[in-house]
Amino acid sequence: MIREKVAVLISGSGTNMAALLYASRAEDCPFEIVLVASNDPAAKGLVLAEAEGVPTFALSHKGVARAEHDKAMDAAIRESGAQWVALAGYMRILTPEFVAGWEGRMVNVHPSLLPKYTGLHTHERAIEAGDSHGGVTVHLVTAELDDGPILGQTPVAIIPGDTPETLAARVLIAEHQLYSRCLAHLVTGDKSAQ
Ligand SMILES: Nc1nc2c(c(=O)[nH]1)N[C@@H](CN(C=O)c1ccc(C(=O)N[C@@H](CCC(=O)O)C(=O)O)cc1)CN2
Ligand SMILES: NCC(=O)N[C@@H]1O[C@H](COP(=O)([O-])[O-])[C@@H](O)[C@H]1O
Repeated sequence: MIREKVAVLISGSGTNMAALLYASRAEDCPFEIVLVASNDPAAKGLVLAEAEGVPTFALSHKGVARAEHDKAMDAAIRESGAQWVALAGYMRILTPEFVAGWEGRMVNVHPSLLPKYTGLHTHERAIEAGDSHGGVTVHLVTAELDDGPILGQTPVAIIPGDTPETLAARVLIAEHQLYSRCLAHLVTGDKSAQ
């Protein structure tokens, strides 16, 4: 099987990256991870990627203009041969120019049921609002933050006594399951249900 090449962008622990990587090890998986890149050279996910034999790239965004940092990240991604980009806890808002170069080929996993709670601190806001559920959304990335076409969602019940941390831990389980399914459907052009 010819597999689609995916670059995964992270900023931290990279558990979503790990979930995509291990999903890609299945023989029927239509994608492979060809690069793990980060805006934080200290991101723990880079250590795992290297241990798993996946090429990595890291460039701190600190003291670098956003557009220049994006250009460097884009160059590394294209150098890797990646055909798709998966943001996996990548904590930088991308410039319109970067996004335009990957229109329809870049996805993100967001820890809320979009369009509710774009941006950060999603679990905190869902709990404070008294919502019955939080959840996860996988969507195409557009210039507008967390606003792209939705590829899949999983609701996660909020239980009495939940803190942002306890809810985040359950949502992360749903993220790990949903992301690889949505990415596989995307790269194969499969429009069926998630
Ligand atoms: N142009 C786009 N860029 C990004 C998108 C997107 O949809 N369009 N998704 C985000 C992912 N994300 C939420 O899912 C997100 C990441 C980061 C931020 C943010 O406010 N970042 C700040 C820095 C915050 C920090 O360092 O803690 C910033 O970039 O200045 C909001 C939402 C990825 N990019
Ligand atoms: N707005 C982006 C955002 O908040 N992303 C969230 O960061 C976490 C990264 O975890 P990971 O590094 O273990 O995959 C995940 O929960 C992901 O949804």
